[in-house]
Amino acid sequence: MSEHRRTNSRGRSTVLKVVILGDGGVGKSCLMQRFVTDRFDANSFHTIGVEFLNKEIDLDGEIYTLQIWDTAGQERFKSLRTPFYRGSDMCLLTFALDDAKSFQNLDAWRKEFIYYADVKADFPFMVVGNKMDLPRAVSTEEATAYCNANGDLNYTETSAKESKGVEEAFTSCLKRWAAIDTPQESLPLPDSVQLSNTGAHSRGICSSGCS
Ligand SMILES: Nc1nc2c(ncn2[C@@H]2O[C@H](COP(=O)(O)OP(=O)(O)OP(=O)(O)O)[C@@H](O)[C@H]2O)c(=O)[nH]1
Repeated sequence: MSEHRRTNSRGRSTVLKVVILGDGGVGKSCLMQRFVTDRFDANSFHTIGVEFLNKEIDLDGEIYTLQIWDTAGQERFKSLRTPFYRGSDMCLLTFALDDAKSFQNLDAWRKEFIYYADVKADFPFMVVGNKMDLPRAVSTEEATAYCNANGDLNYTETSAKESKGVEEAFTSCLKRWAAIDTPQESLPLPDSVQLSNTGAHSRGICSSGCS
């Protein structure tokens, strides 16, 4: 695909792969849809496999194409989603602010991603607490403490439903990516990855672009 050869003035790619991870039902598909199409689906179903959408974004006068990969959060789809982690430029680790379990599972998601993506030490993760429009089960302080304790991860809160903080989440992650200048050491691979089982109903297929 010729698009993948597009580079900026520093010779870095301007087509960037962004993977969204997190428990089933935390709002990954809705975040992607809100960011790309500015729509919200109150009846969004569980994703099976992966789906992606492209969105162009201007950062300091440079146009980047974010290729956003929405993954299936349910444990039973692990074998379908993990092959798509490799080659990622950024990762949104997502939980729902009204769901403490989804927050507890964040670290397993981070480890799963590191294990299958084999990313560098300074890899740009963005931790996203979604559903800020609902009553909270997780405080900003708890989430920030997790981020500080795990390599100074960026943290932000969003509501895909009310269109709050969504564009900022993606833009901040892109800024962090842009700030990384040099090749870094790979992160050590975790020994194992274990997610608690999540979610119930399902929809979807591995959609366009899943080559
Ligand atoms: N109140 C509220 N509901 C949301 C928000 N974002 C998503 N939802 C709802 O949460 C449910 C799950 O959203 P999805 O985007 O399908 O969740 P997902 O993380 O993609 O789920 P999987 O595909 O199973 O991994 C849907 O009913 C959405 O309408 C939000 O910001 N606020």
